[in-house]
Amino acid sequence: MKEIIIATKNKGKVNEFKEMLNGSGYQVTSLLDYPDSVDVEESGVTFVENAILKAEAISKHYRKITIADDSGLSIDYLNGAPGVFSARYAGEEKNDAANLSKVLTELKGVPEAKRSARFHCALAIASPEKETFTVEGICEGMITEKMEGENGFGYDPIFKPRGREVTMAQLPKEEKNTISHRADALKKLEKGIAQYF
Ligand SMILES: O=c1[nH]c(=O)c2ncn([C@@H]3O[C@H](COP(=O)(O)OP(=O)(O)OP(=O)(O)O)[C@@H](O)[C@H]3O)c2[nH]1
Ligand SMILES: [Mg+2]
Repeated sequence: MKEIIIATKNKGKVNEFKEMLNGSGYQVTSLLDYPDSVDVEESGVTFVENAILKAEAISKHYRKITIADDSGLSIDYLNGAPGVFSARYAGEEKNDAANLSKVLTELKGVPEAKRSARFHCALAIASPEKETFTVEGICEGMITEKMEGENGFGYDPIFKPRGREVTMAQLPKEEKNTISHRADALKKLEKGIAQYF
């Protein structure tokens, strides 16, 4: 089977890519299968720049077709923060619980009408032979006042997608994988994957 490396060690992302690409005919691996892989510095100022950095570094290193995901949450009341710093918002150790507590504290007392936010996902596909291609996906919603739900990862327990009455973490995974920023981006990328092989 044709292998695609997803250039991430984030288990939440890996699970979602495996589910969304299930039946696509590609063998989906990740950096969890390549534990001694290089750590790529996310020095870009946009999601797209960071996705390109990660995809190109890993595809060059393993000489394999690679997709990287750079994603995060942008909150209007916080002028777009945490944005590209979403994973490390509360510190270098990338602690999901600490990150979302920080957001809840910063939005304490802020009325519902001012709690709008969106998830972004940039995907870059890279190969040693071809030019890198990128797409972006978005999921609009708002920040809740407390954590609810056990599914998903990251900020999902405090993010209510537009048109839903529950948080992303309360939705079944199949539903998240239909409406998420990652699903939106992958739909735009999917048809283009074949030409990399
Ligand atoms: O609730 C969430 N649902 C999602 O669907 C989602 N997607 C991204 N995020 C958040 O944004 C950071 C990305 O940062 P990020 O793209 O640098 O990833 P990462 O550092 O975890 O792994 P890597 O892919 O870089 O190896 C992650 O840590 C999460 O906090 C999400 N939160
Ligand atoms: Mg990262």
